[in-house]
Amino acid sequence: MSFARMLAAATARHDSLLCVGLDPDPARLPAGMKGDASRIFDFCARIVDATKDLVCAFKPQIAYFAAHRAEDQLEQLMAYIRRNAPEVPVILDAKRGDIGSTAEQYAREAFVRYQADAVTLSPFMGFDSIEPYLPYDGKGVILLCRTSNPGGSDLQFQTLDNGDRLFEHVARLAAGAWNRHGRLGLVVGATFPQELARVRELAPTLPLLIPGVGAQGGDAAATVRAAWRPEGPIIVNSSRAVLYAGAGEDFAARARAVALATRSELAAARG
Ligand SMILES: O=c1ccn([C@@H]2O[C@H](COP(=O)(O)O)[C@@H](O)[C@H]2O)c(=O)[nH]1
Repeated sequence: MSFARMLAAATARHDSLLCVGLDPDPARLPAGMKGDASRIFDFCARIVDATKDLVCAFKPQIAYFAAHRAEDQLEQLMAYIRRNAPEVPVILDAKRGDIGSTAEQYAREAFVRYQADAVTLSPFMGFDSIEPYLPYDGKGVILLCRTSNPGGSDLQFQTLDNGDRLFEHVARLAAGAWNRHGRLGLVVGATFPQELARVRELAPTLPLLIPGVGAQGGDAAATVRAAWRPEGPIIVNSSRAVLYAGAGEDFAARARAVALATRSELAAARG
């Protein structure tokens, strides 16, 4: 099934706009696992089990695996999610961006090695750096547009000759000329609700992946009001606030409680 269909189905079935981000930092693992990078899979599998009926997507961030030589555990985790939560799409947060020949290898990494349903990319190198991902039928390709970090403004807020900010230009391209295969989405931070609303205006039907609620302080309700439309899906990510809600043996139950509360907050704002 395509990423778009999986997302719509999981959103409806779990009545959820929440994506749980899988950012396993060995130093922050709970008692009994803390500091042990060989337990990354075990930790993430417990989080998946505790939240899989509450989410519209999972989003593993590849750096947390690669930095600890744990790519094999990421492969194991992807297979685990496919087996135990087959209805939930997985977005590999990789933020890749490179010339075409290298992008071909990154695309293979995301869609063949890890079998992700969607991947995040930086659009900075232009359309030929995006193109190699598009032949993978049904896969989602989500471009950084207005990122959640303060420094995102350094470039994304620059004004172009036509009066558009750079992030607006990216949104227009993703909603138009670049979206030949109909599989593009955009990353827009919950920390910038005004820009979120602007991106939704420019890209009314594109899926928006929205990080920044939870640990980064973005307002969940304002996010939904700015970006959710019946025809415009949103995927609101929270990673650390869910993963590290508890540091003891009950960490999975605590993660579930935060995921439940966040899902409810998002649902209430959608109405
Ligand atoms: O603009 C962006 C793009 C990606 N991210 C990623 O999302 C999560 C956020 O984690 P929290 O713990 O919920 O803050 C993380 O994987 C980032 O790499 C982002 O934050 N902002």
